[in-house]
Amino acid sequence: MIDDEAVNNAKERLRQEIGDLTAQLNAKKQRLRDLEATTTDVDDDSNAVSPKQNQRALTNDDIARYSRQLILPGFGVAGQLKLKTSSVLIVGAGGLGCPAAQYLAGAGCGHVGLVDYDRVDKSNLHRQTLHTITRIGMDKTESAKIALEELNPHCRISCHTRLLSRFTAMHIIRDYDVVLDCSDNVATRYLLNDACVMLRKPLVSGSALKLDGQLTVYNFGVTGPCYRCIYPVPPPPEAVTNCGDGGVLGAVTGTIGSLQALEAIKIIVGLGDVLAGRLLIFDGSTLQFRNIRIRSKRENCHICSPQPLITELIDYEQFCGMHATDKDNPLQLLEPEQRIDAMDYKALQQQQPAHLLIDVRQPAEFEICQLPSAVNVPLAQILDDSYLKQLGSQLDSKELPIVVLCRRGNDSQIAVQHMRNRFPDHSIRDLEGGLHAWSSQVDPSFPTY
Ligand SMILES: Nc1ncnc2c1ncn2[C@@H]1O[C@H](COP(=O)(O)OP(=O)(O)OP(=O)(O)O)[C@@H](O)[C@H]1O
Ligand SMILES: [Zn+2]
Repeated sequence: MIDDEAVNNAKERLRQEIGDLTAQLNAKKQRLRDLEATTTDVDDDSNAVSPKQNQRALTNDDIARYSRQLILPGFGVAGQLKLKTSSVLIVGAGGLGCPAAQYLAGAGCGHVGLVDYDRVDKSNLHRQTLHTITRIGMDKTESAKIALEELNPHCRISCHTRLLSRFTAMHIIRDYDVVLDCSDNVATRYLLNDACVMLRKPLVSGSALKLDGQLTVYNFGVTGPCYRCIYPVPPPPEAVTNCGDGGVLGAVTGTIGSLQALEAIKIIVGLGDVLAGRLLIFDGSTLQFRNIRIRSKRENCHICSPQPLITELIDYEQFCGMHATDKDNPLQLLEPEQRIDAMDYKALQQQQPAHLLIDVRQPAEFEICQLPSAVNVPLAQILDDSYLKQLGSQLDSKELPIVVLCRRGNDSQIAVQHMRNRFPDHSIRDLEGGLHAWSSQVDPSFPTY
């Protein structure tokens, strides 16, 4: 076990070193490209144009590379040149951000900025198509930059490897023409909306969960509503599910991310009808795309009306009652004596084999992996009391200590709190940190997801 831990630590250290070295290498490559652009009149495809002209003319390489879109009516050389001098900021280099960035860089957008604080994880690879197995542990921004530069070295990629917050947002967004919301949380959606309204940037907003997706464009044109016009108040935290908890198919995030790139290209080039004041709803299970009209600007919107109440960015995590990151936000509902840690639970298994272990995850998750003696009772069945009636009669007949577990130890605390109200004299505890803690502290061969 100690050996496994040492090997895992060494692997993690190496991944971090590789990530840091790659970031340094990319910075040097960028510096070299910048120098080459200012010191030579000849670009790397031997087309004799100066850097200034370079921005305003298509090179032979451009013509060959973009030929299939150049011949599109309404796009043409003028459209390609607009793309070449445009800049797009993509917030989130995950399931939506990867395909969006891929199509924007591929289409010849001159400058793509990537914002993400996170690192590549194995569970990202099924949908975050720019990342690879060899780049696990690397900053997502750097990993995406490597893939995008291989695809199109003429697209400048800027990495903003940090959390977009009220302190960093204005400074970063200011330099870009269009912003893509490819994030996965409500706090970031309000932050991006408010910053984009203040800076007058169109915001192409996408979301995907399970087999469903949504897309719309905020702050576009004179009548185009903003996110707050549609959602003046945030949803209650318990009504929000993320991909980590609800699951998502890569082909669904791929669909919505690609459409975000399409809307950004249309905005830049001035092509077609931009999806402002309308919401696209994608149902992957029936493959239906519905396009519904949403309200236009709200006259008394707190941010985009002529007399806004909000004139500077606020604390969005507090406003939404939710974090902007899904990392390390363990719930703290229970007192220490109402919890049992993984090592103590292992000891309890040996000392007191007669106990009840309740796993409150969804059946689909229980099927992936489970502790041998666990019974599966999903959280909903605990909270609606349907299971507790049956448990009550079981508890009347004998004194059974109960341990409740889930994946990371959040839902299990909610379940324990509810059960303790029903059975206050009984020993009911939560397995602290859930199966993740079991895997890291007791049994490294136990799978994590
Ligand atoms: N405020 C923010 N600043 C920077 N990056 C953000 C912010 N909010 C969200 N993100 C990033 O947006 C991306 C959203 O993508 P996605 O939900 O596909 O990935 P994930 O968080 O890795 O998924 P999972 O929930 O499966 O762990 C993530 O990479 C996340 O780090
Ligand atoms: Zn508004």
